[in-house]
Amino acid sequence: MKSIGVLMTIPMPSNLAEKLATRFTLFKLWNYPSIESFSETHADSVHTIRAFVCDAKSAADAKSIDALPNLEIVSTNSVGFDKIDIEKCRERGIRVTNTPDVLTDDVADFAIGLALAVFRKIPNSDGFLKNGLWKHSDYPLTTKFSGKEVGIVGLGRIGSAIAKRAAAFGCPISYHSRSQKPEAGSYKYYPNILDLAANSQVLVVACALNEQTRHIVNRGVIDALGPKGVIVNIGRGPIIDEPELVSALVEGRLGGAGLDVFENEPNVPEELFSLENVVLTPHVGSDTEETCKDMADLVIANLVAHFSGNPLLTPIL
Ligand SMILES: O=CC(=O)O
Repeated sequence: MKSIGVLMTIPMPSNLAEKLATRFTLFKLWNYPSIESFSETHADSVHTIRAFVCDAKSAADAKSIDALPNLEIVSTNSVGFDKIDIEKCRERGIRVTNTPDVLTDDVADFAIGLALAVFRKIPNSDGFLKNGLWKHSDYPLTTKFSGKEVGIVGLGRIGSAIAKRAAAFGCPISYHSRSQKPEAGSYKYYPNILDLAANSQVLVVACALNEQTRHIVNRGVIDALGPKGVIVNIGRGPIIDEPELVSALVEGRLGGAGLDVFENEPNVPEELFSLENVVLTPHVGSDTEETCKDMADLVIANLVAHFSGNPLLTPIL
């Protein structure tokens, strides 16, 4: 398959670039300031590029897709595909794949970890000990997580895995999604996210980002959750109206937050840095050695399937 060109946006974990380069002719977009300058430099070979590999942090936008006249497949090294111009791919008959399932456990584990970290103030008490403060006083009491009412926004693969874990902590589970899920058993369905928030003590954002979910967690939802409520976001930053989230946390209208994703990554509102009821992580929900290897293998398996004329393993389009 060495005659097939693959353009990759940025370096990715588990040596994905090196692995791709053993099978395909790899082009590295990160060595160029823009897709235009890449196309200019590779005017002679751009027509050989038939696959594009992006991820949760780098886009397959209309400009990049249009720069590649013989593009056949976009494969994202992520489960979310909000950075891919799906309409453009549909118009051009370009296939699209992502990496579902292999990361579900890690992201669900991480959501519970963030909830525990916020309620039990684990990072803050770690800092307390390491800064020598234990010698002078005991750490203040924190808040119990087990048994809290957990509301999940988006009961897909990851949302369901979070629900299963939270249920094991004795948490009653409710959810909001586009439609009620017959497989959700005893979980309570709220067709309206405001009602979900008003009846939850922890709101976990686990849905995909799209035009329907952008800023679905707005001021009304945050206020319905209230000063004792906690938001955990392992989905995408723009699902929450971030300035509203920040002011609610700063003003004490929201009890706390565990956030792995942000509206304008890697920029994070600095007002949050000094709040001990807020735990911030740099979009690492699926970043374990094991899962990143499985994701990289799935990206390659989809490309190999496509170029061998076999069915895609995890197609979106
Ligand atoms: O954010 C990570 C992913 O979409 O896989």
